[in-house]
Amino acid sequence: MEEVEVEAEEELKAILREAFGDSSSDSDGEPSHDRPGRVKANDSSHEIVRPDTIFGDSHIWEPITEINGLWICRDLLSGDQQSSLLSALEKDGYLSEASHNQAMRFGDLPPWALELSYLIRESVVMSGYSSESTDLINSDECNETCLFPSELLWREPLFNQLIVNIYQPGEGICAHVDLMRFEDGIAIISLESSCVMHFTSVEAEVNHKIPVLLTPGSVVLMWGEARFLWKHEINRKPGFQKWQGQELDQKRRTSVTLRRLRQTE
Ligand SMILES: O=C(O)CCC(=O)C(=O)O
Ligand SMILES: [Fe+2]
Repeated sequence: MEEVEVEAEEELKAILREAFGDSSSDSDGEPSHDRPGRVKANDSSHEIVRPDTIFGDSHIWEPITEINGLWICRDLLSGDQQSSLLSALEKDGYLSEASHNQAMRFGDLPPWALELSYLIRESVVMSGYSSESTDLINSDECNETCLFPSELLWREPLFNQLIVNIYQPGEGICAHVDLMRFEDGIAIISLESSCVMHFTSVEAEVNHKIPVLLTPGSVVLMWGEARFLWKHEINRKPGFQKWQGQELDQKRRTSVTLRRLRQTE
């Protein structure tokens, strides 16, 4: 990692430690090897381990183990934060009847989108899963340990394009890989109705789909293989939105996708 990036990361960690408490040590002051927000297995049950923070807002990040570079945090936004985000979208006209069901914005992001970007960066840093080595992006083994490579996490701006998609019940999005005009490292924030997003390898001969449940308030991070070598789709036609054998109840779903446009030479 570049020296400036290390400094920026250390500075952000120090600020967060001051505000939220030290998440890397337990009550007797000994360093703990448990990362904040991870699910810890003990003899009898699974226990959610969260750091002792005054606001209690560290998040649980899970790798989708079948797909390198695909992670989800299902508790990024609280109920109140989801409502505030929807109000901001409403205020900016994204949700109005007259507007199309997809709206894009390039360049300077509105304040709420900047806040979302900072929240994602902060959450990745606090997860303890951020990579400290630029080599990891090329490594086969990095998905288990690397939530988002530091060269993506610390680029400025983290994102400079947003798209808001509004899906009525039954509506979805066809299988696709995001356009190459966008750089690596994409975030998708889900609001309102839950849905199942399916991932299919672009290389596989058999059409094996990996389902991922996107709940309201969740964020998905896609980078590397997940971004370039897997297609993602949401099929909300009857019969396709099954999770654990149950068809999901569909309401309107809104998503915010944050990406970074490649620079043209
Ligand atoms: O709505 C979503 O969750 C996904 C949107 C998406 O894949 C896209 O806009 O490229
Ligand atoms: Fe996409």
